[in-house]
Amino acid sequence: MGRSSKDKRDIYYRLAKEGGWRARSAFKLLQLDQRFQLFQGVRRAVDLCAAPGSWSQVLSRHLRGSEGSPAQVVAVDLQAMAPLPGVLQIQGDITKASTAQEIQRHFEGLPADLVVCDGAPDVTGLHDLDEYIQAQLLLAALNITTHVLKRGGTFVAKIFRGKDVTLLYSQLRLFFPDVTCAKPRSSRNSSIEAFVVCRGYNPPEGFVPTMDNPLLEPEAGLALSRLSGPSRVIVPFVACGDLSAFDPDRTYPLQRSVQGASCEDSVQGSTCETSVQGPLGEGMSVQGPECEELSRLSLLD
Ligand SMILES: C[S@@+](CC[C@H](N)C(=O)[O-])C[C@H]1O[C@@H](n2cnc3c(N)ncnc32)[C@H](O)[C@@H]1O
Repeated sequence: MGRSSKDKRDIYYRLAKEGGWRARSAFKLLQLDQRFQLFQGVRRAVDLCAAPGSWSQVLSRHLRGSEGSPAQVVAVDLQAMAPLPGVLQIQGDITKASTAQEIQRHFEGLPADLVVCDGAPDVTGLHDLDEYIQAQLLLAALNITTHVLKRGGTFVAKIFRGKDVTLLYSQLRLFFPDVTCAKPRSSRNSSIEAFVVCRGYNPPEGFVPTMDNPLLEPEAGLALSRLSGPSRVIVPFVACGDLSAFDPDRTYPLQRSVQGASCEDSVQGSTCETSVQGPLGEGMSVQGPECEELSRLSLLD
């Protein structure tokens, strides 16, 4: 698809050309790193939904392994992309168990320190549908992340701040005590896109990573019966917010996170501020040099 004249006027489009970046999105990751120091101490990183590869370029240029040796970077996308030095490419689907296994093989069984995902579906222009599909892609990214990320690791993903965004925050908070939503300066104001920075990976006790999505399988009951313990509650909730398997007499972490949470979204002009009240945390909006931090959700229980 050709570039519109609007793209050509865009400063980040021009800077990307000058800097040899494959896409202007490189600046989003660079600015998120400036704000959150994402790259500190990272030796193994995964770039989900990586094509054409500007985030992988950023990772391969900026990460340093131990004693100056290059860090290991794995890039995954449905589409093939031109090779990049120091980046292993997997042409595959992030929803497939085989993709998680391939990443693990490349890291020789060691977990990643950082997983990033700039995934986006082909937008239809129907806002509700686009938001829904984007949310499903984010949850697929979270799901594969539970297979490859180390405890304490960081997950960064694109999010559309639609009307159901607070459900996504609750789903993410099951796995990360620290979830912050930020909009880098290079992300267009006219877009509802932002990024969640999720730190301190800490899955619920007893959670077993699985690629099963019982709610999307035709024989859903059968698939659900394969799961046990906390996974029987958490997987359906993460898959699509379903609480039907939720037993109010049990006290899984899910129960603590979801009950009593009251969230408000207000869209003002082209920017959105999310404020979260109640047990999930307090709303906060900070203007940083490179990133506007929209909300921070910290674990209070
Ligand atoms: C906005 S582009 C990513 C841009 C990239 N971060 C960069 O800086 O060059 C979104 C990508 O998500 C990929 N994608 C969407 N669904 C996917 C899936 N299920 N598995 C793997 N990749 C997927 C698309 O193929 C597309 O290349």
